[in-house]
Parts: sequence; structure tokens; C-alpha cells
Amino acid sequence: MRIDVITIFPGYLAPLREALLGRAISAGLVDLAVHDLRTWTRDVHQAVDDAPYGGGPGMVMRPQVWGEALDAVLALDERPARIVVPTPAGRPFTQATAQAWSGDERLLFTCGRYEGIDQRVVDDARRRDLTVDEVSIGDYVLVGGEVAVLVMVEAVVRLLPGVLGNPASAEQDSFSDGLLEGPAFTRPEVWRGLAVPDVLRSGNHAKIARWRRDRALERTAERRPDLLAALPEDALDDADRAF
Ligand SMILES: NCc1ccc(-c2ccccc2)nc1
Repeated sequence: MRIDVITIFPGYLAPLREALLGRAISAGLVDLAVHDLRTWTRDVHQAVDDAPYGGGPGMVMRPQVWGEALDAVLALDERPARIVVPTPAGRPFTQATAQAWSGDERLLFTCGRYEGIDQRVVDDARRRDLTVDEVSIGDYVLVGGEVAVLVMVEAVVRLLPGVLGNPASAEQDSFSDGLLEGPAFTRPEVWRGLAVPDVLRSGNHAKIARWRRDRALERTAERRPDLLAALPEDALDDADRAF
């Protein structure tokens, strides 16, 4: 997978070259290119924003600079790219989104700042039959899209074959079966007077699986009843319902 990121703060994307993601890049599973938007400015001040038409607070990112940046970065590789625009006004980014995008050959992230990017940049790309997804990673407003890109790249790249040491952990993620993950424990058996639940040390794998499922159902019902309500009809078996 090739990943391009366009931003006025390239340094914000440095964490992508650390740890697991850094190893995926070194292993050639991911090609990452970060581009400074100011490369495509033409004025001495390298201006990337301007006052919003219609008035209002803040500034909007200029379409000319973004249009040239997108054209140039798209042309760097012939593979079709999904253009991703992080924005508080986007469709929700979920594990299902990450799963879908993990099959893409190329992702191109555009990091807005200020009050966002002139809408015509997205409109122009879409009318050229480019895939453009405006997505939100949650209902809060950041100062720019860079942090959202870190989140989305991690969620997608960890799903690529060969990235995670143990692929099973991606299958047993929270959300992969529609429920939150239950509590996890490791040694010591007792820590500050708190013992690991006996069932987890019983060696009885059926009982352990049942206990873990019950804890996941309990936690989901308590913290995310919306996820429980969204489960498909056949997702819960009789034992689940008995819980
Ligand atoms: N939903 C997460 C998210 C994504 C992007 C932004 C943002 C804020 C200001 C300017 C440009 C993007 N805020 C929140």
C-alpha cells in the first residue's frame, strides 16, 4: 500500500515512522510519502489560507494551492488513490472503514487546518471521478487533520497482511465481533491483593470462552448500548441472551 499525506506540518506525521508502522515501512509493506503543502504556493509569503466568503471567524485553505498539490501528488504514482479528507463534518470512520480501506492500493490524506479546505477542492476531485471520502474520527474538533491521519493510518496499516505478528489479534479486536473487548490479565496471579479470575487459570477453554464473552457483553451493555442494539439478529446465541 502506498500512503501519501499532504500537510503544512510534515513533522506531525513523524510518529508514523516509529514502532510497528515504522517496521511495516521498512519491510516494504507500506510506502509512506509526506508532502509539505507550501511546496505548491507561488507567493513570497507562501500563503495557504484566506478569509472565508460570507464572513465568519477563522480562515479557509485556498483552493489553488490544494488543487496543484493534489494533482502533483496523484501524478507520482499511477495506482488509483482514495483521497481522504479528515473533517469534523465527515462520515464516521469506524473499524469497518479501516477494514475496507486496508484493501486499497493507495490512500492520499489531505490535512486541513483553520476552518478547513475550500469545498471546491473536493468538488473538483469528485467531478474528475476521483474517490474522495470526507471522514470524522469522532465528535470533537481538532486544530487540524494531522492527528486524525495518525489514527486512521494506524487503524488501517495494522490490518495489512504481515504487519501484525499475530493476525488472530486483529480478528479478536474490539468491534470485530461487534462487541467491546472484555478485561485482560497477565502475571502475577495476585497483584496488590487483586487476584486473576479463577476461570482464566482453569485450563477449561469452553468455560474461558464463555466467561470472556459474558464480560464483553456486560461491558458493551454498560458502556456502548448502541453497539448492542446494532448487532445483527443472529449475532447473539441463546447463551448470550441468557447472560
Ligand atoms: N473528527 C476529527 C477531526 C478531524 C479534523 C478536524 C479539523 C479541525 C480543524 C481544521 C481541519 C480539520 N477536526 C476534527
